[in-house]
Amino acid sequence: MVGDDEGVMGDGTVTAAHTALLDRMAGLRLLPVVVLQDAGHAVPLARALVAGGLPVAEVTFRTAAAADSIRAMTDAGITTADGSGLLVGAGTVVTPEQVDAAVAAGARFVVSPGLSRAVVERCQEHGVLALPGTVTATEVQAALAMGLRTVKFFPAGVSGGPAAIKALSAPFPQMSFVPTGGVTEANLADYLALPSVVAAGGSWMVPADAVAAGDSATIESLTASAVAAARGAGA
Ligand SMILES: O=C(O)C(=O)C[C@H](O)[C@H](O)COP(=O)(O)O
Repeated sequence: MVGDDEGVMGDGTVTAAHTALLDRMAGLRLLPVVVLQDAGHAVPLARALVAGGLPVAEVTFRTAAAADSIRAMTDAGITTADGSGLLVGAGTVVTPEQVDAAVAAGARFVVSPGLSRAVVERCQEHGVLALPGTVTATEVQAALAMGLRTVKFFPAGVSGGPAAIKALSAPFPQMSFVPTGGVTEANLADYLALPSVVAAGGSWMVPADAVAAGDSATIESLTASAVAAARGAGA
């Protein structure tokens, strides 16, 4: 679970909505990073994730289809066994204008590869959760100063992996991390074992060829396997 001070805004306001959202991410343990070339694939993909036991998606703004894909997923009214619905966010958000587009499309959180004050401030203006990428102590410290208490750790694998997160957690015990980039089913447990890790992000359960082919069976199967691995990793 995340700490009581999650969701602290730049002005010090705690948002209950962000706390609840981060708690949900912490419960799911995994954040699938999706690249959609065609918004027509968005809803079948979301249904495959849900069927595999993972009702969450980070739709990356690497493609022009991102906003339409987020809107399609949000509007589809996809239900989950526990009634909590599908959690849809935006990824690869690098400009304030993309924040606007993501929020307008219904994104509930905004992930960036790096730390940009302009992006974080636009997220805070919208009241949407920002998860910017950080990898150094300087970047983590800057994120703290922006009022953030959870960041992405990207690119995790080539930036020291779990050992680096553990080292950063010593001086920054108030910060939580979502490691992404190079996470696989084989190393997932090493990340999830760290108390400062909320969830691990990755694309391995949503391979581009399966998404492009509309191969929902493969996505559902890879997702179910990832969920089982995350469950086996414990808290
Ligand atoms: O561009 C962004 O903002 C991203 O979100 C980057 C992705 O998180 C990673 O590229 C996923 O890494 P893999 O799981 O190794 O494929």
